[in-house]
Amino acid sequence: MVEMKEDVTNNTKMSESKARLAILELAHIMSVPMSLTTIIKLKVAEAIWQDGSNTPLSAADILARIRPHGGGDADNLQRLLRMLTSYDIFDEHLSNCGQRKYSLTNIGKILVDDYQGLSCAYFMLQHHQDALMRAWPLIGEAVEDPTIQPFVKANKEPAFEYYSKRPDEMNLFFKSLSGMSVPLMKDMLNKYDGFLGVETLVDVGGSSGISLRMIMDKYPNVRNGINFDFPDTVSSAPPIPGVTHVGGDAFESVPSGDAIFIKWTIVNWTDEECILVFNNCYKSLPENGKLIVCEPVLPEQTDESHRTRALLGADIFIMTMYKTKGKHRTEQQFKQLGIATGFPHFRAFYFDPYLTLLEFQK
Ligand SMILES: C[S@@+](CC[C@H](N)C(=O)[O-])C[C@H]1O[C@@H](n2cnc3c(N)ncnc32)[C@H](O)[C@@H]1O
Ligand SMILES: O=C(O)c1cccnc1
Repeated sequence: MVEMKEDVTNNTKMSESKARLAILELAHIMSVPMSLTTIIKLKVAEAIWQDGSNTPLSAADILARIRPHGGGDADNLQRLLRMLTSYDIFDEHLSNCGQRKYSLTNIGKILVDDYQGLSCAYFMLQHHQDALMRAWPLIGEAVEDPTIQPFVKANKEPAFEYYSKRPDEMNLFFKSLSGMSVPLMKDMLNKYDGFLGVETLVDVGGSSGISLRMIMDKYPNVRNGINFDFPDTVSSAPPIPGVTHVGGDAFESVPSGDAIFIKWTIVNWTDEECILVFNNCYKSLPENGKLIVCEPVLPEQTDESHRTRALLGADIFIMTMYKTKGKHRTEQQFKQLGIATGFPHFRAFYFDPYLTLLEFQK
């Protein structure tokens, strides 16, 4: 009996120390995005990658590459590299004499620009711009009163208005989403053939039009692409052969096409706004026409997996930056949206851990 009591006390002590450790980790979680954005701004991944060599380098070697005229503190750079190694950005090579060298892991590699000047680094940079950082401390406002938008309170205007008045911000926003979208779209187009037989495809919230370009490259049967977005956004979109950029508001109407595509945009809309847009899509589609949606889909169960954390973390990001009642939704919630707007056929296709294809057919 006594033994058992000691056991319970030991277990409690053990779990309390683990609990404290968890809080200590969370209390300093900010060091992760702040160090990572610093590493990106310093172009450390490019310095190591060197066109594919990925040779392990010491902090001093890296500094010599990113500061060819000298300067900088190798010790402090090594502290960032070491911490980010624990988040699997770098591989650390520790020699017998205690020297540390760093190469890129698979995560580190996707921070290096590709031939189009795109990478996943821009998503990190865009998400930690000063204007967005100003909104984070105001997140509680969304709980107290959801009519108060934290980003608006911090910056006096909604995020998309803020970006569209600042060409550098708008360009970073394009690069942020394109850097994530291009590899993801490639993957999707290899696994999904739902664009076969479509001649005119409308991309609602198509932003720069890069997704349409990729769909049309893979499916030449799509001869007319309509990139539909707010007028301020399409006015800075680049020309793409076969694509017409159309400015407008999907809450009012959506251009007609054989099929409609919406990617990574519904998250920014309230349930009422989703109903408006789905109704407008229904009106613009022919009989049996398809609405092809590609959005984050939340699991029903909450767990501690990277997937669930990435999806729930981004749900809070949307609430804070774009719309307090915009949100990530479950498959069931999407299915209900389709039923409420007259789409009797629904199919979910899990091609990626983050974005899911959802087909709604008339
Ligand atoms: C997060 S971006 C997604 C861009 C692109 N679909 C992608 O996956 O990279 C959302 C886009 O939807 C546009 N958008 C949001 N609400 C809209 C509306 N009511 N009418 C037209 N475009 C809208 C925004 O301007 C923005 O370009
Ligand atoms: O992460 C973003 O910036 C994002 C994602 C979806 C929709 N709007 C913004």
